Amino acid sequence: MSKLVLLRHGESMWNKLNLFTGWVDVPLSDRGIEEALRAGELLKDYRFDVIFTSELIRAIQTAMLVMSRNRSGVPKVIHEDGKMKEWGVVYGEHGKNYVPVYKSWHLNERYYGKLQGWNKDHARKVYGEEQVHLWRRSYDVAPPDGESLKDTAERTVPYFRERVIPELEKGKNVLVSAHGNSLRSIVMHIEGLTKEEVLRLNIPTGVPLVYEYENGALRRIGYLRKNGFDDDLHIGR
Ligand SMILES: O=C(O)[C@H](O)COP(=O)(O)O
Repeated sequence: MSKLVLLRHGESMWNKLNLFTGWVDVPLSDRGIEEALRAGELLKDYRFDVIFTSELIRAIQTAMLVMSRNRSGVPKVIHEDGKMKEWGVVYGEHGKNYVPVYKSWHLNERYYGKLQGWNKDHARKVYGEEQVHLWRRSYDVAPPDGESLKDTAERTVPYFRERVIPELEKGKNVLVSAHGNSLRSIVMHIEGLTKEEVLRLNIPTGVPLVYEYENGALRRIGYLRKNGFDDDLHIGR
């Protein structure tokens, strides 16, 4: 049995300003740093064997801050796209206490297109509450020049299947540090959520969502809080 922890990055500077972010590479806010450190405290006794993040700094920062509280080892970023060879770096240099960190754009937040940089309340005024809700939470309605959740899933789910599941199959414990919507697309896949259910799924910043992997199946344990697990998958009632 191995563990999968999905973690949405801590609050970013644009989350704090209520701006659509998508692929804009903004870092964590002070509160987001605190959230990541708090997640690290909750996860400090978890042994992680491998970490996956997006290419965006808010997710990478979150993973590093979590591991600053963790005893399983030191995170070591590994480039998979051939850069290592270009830099003359030989694979397999990990010291015994290194935990490999793989960054991939496949785990990037949903691309919000023209909405990136817009204030969410302003967008509601211009386009209406219902339209903005559909852009943010529906499965197949894309924002202007952006990705729908379905589009996002078409890059996140194959990556999850091809890179994350094999690690779990080897009995490795995995941390995935990513984003609200890239993780919603993965949770929808894992949980078999319907288009109606995913409309009501919201993943909080900085709260570890824990699964156990056994006999080829993932079982949700729940959100790891200070006083234990809360198995409310944030599907709004
Ligand atoms: O990209 C963003 O704006 C946020 O990370 C998440 O967007 P959301 O609040 O619409 O899910």
